[in-house]
Amino acid sequence: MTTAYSVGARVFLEDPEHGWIPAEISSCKASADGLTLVVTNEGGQQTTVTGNASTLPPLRNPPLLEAADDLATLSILNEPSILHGVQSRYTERKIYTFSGSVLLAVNPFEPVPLYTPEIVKSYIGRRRGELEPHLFAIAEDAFAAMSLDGHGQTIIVSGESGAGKTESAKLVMRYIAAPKTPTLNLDKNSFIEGASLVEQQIQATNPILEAFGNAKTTRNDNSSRFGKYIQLLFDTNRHIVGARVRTYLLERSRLTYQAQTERNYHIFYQICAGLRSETLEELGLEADYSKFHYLNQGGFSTVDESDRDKFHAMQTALRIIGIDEDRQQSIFQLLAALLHLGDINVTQTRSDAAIEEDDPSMARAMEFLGVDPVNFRKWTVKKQITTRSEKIVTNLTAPQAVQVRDSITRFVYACLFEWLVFSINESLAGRYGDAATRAETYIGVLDIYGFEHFDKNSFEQFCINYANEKLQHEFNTYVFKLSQDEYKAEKISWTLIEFEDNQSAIDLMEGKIGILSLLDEESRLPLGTDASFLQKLNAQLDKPANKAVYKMPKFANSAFTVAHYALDVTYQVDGFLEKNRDTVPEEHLALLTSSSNPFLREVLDVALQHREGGDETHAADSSISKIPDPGRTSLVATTARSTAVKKPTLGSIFKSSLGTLMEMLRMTQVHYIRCIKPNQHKKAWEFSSLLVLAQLRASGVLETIRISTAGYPSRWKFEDFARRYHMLINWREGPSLIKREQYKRICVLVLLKAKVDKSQHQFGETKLFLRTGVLANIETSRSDKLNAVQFFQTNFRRIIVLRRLASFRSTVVAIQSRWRGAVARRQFRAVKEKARQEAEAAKARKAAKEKAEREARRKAREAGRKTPVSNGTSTPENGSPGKIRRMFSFGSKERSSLTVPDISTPETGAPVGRRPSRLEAAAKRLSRRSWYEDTTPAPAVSTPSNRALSPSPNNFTTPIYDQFMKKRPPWNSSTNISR
Ligand SMILES: Nc1ncnc2c1ncn2[C@@H]1O[C@H](COP(=O)(O)OP(=O)(O)OP(=O)(O)O)[C@@H](O)[C@H]1O
Repeated sequence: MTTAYSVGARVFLEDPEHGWIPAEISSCKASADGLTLVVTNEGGQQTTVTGNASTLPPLRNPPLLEAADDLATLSILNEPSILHGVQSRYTERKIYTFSGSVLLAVNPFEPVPLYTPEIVKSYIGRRRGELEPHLFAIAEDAFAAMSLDGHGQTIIVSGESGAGKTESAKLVMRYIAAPKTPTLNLDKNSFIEGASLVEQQIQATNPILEAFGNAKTTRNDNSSRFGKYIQLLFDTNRHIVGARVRTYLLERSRLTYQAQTERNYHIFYQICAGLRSETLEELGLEADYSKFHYLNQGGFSTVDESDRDKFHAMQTALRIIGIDEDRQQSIFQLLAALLHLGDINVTQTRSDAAIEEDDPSMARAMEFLGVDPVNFRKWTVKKQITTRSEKIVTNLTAPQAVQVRDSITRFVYACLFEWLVFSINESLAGRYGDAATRAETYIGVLDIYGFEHFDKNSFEQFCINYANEKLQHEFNTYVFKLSQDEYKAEKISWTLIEFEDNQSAIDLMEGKIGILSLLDEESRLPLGTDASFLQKLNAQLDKPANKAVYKMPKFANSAFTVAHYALDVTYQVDGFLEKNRDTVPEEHLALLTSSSNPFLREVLDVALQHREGGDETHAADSSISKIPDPGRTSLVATTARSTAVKKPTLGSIFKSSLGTLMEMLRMTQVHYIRCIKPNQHKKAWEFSSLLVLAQLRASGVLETIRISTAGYPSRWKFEDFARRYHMLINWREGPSLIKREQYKRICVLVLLKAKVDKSQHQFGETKLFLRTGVLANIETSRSDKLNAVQFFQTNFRRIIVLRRLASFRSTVVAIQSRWRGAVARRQFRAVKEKARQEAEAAKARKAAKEKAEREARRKAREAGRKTPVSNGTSTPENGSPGKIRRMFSFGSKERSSLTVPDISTPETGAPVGRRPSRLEAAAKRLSRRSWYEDTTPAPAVSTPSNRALSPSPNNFTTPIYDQFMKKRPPWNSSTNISR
């Protein structure tokens, strides 16, 4: 690949602030160490680098390919190219990009007009690649694949918190569940108009699960604190018959503790904002929730108006799934009880914890929970240890008593959440999941938390990252398999591509002697502590075999590090054991399960039944259902039903539900949506390269590229390749081969012309496979040729146009001069004719006068010579015939001094009521006329009254001819035309 490094080649330089910045090679010299390049970045800064293909700056794709809507079509597949491709598209407001089979979705952080009914319709029945990358394209793909052979489909939506998973998952579900009718309404908070009850119920799950399972965090104002898999069930006609929801690992610590600027679950704030004041009073609540310890730790005190609206939307959703007003009231009562629990005042008396007998919060909480306050108080400040021979009761310290109090809150809420999910499922799929027995096939949407890495990482992060390791493993296998399957189908010879998978990290976490099993072991020991757990980890796992994945941090003695596929994460062990046990003391559990509140009993019953495999009681149903269940295990870890059986811990429950999920994923065809958060400030259209790069790494997108580049990343259908690159071969041969559809022949000729080595390509049955970088060279040749052709075409066209212009201009000039000549001649003829007529008239008048004189003389003679005889010469006023002759004689020097006779009255100079002469009319016409290039207003019309035609000897030329000369175009000039 070093050959690709030449002057003018585009590369990327690593940059601490932006990740990668574009640059160009300005000089390139071969040296003993490889190549020495001088690289100039866009700011004009120069850097010198020496090395070989693996150490030189990564190459950049030709401009044409850079913002490709499928990154897999990039010829040069490297980290900066992928990043640059995503960034270029995002800058153009294109938030979706394909990366092979995966859709990358970059969060716009503001509403975008991409989900209108028209756009929904445009994706229906269309294959991927026909339209712009979109969530709907993935949803349509899944629907089409399911419709084709009934195979189950799963769409996995992943990404870090705030990347847009939940929004994307909702849109995908709306697309799949939406009736494909013109009345479709995808408005964010409304249910689909014209949708069936099942479809409405599916949509109703969102506000409920969001209220109970989402919270405001620093990273996202509406962060889902659990994973969920929603399975849409279809009958043979591909109509939705029901759905079911499975949830994973609800974050419980949030119920009793929130970090600064974070909140508890939305539902608590919603009830304070939305319940009527009488109900609030009944429940001992207030709209100002800041007095509750469980709600005020994040520093929020003002009521968020949107909570009220969301509360009403959530109530409507509860009604849609069949939870009536009474039930709702019971739910709110339970929630109020939990808030009061948090306000129970636990004090310290020397070394023991104490609670006042008449603590008002305890009284309220116990009233709503239906639990005896005396026993509750006793078992909150005391602990009972059962040995083989006796039961020992000891006092707890205040912090320990607070722990007990908080564990009850977490436990009851987790059970309530479980009960809600159960109720949703009953509504979506029937009493015992009947819909699953009627369904033929399904599409599942998995909205699961992305990889997490904070300054302080705890048990929750460990579980989340464990889930991501498992999903990444599936993803690698999927991408790898996809590549290999294509090679097989195309019958090309290939060697197994080696790639390092993350199995060793998974083994470290879930293996027999892995972190989770060691944690369980320690959690079950009555005297087990976080410190002893860490000791065990180090003793068992800090071995050469685990060197690559397990590390003991140098400067922390209460932490361990796991090298995840995305990056190394250090976990603080504090609280691991307690969170994993997630227990309530058995005495408390007994109190709760024997509560006088029937609703609480029902909630616990449902949650604990699930934990014990309650669903399996409907084994008959599951055996006749064709639909695999993505997870049946409860979220709730604690039970008092059987102390003989090992208590399941949260870690073990999570591990088993993930196992079920993975099994199900392997049975389905998967589709991936990777959501990307472009910046930390939730700002619209801001792109932080380093943040995105980290996510591309963590989501495995870059890893898939590594797998792809190990083989033949560019795959082109013969026809597509031939049509694009035939211009590189002989200009006559190319089009004729295209006409004869000899596409493969063109591919061969193009590769020969581009001197592509045999090891760099392979011909499959229908596709041409190219190794990384080959296509970039071919594409560069294509754009060079296109540039040359364009240069030639531009100049050739210019010459043709200039020639046409010259010929057009001379034609116009000729026409103009002829026309002007004709006009002038016509005017002159008119003037000449007029002068002749005037002369003749004068002659006639003179003759008549002479005749009259002669007659007079004759009469005088006859009358005896009474009248004096004339001398026979004419007066100067009358004008002699000689002068008239001279005036009209055009050969003489007075040729142009033709006088137009004065036709005005002698006194006023005004015309005597007569029609204007032809000469005047011609002058008038002339003066009105404007030549095509003359835009000045026409001069005032010359009339006898203003004496435009003055009686001067030269007035034939003065008014008319001057006007004419002024108005004529510059005959020899071509300024107008050449413009
Ligand atoms: N397609 C989109 N159009 C407009 N805004 C969006 C879109 N997707 C996400 N957002 C915005 O980003 C916010 C966060 O999205 P979302 O809640 O889906 O993130 P998430 O990945 O599910 O986060 P978490 O893991 O914390 O639940 C949304 O509240 C919304 O404001």
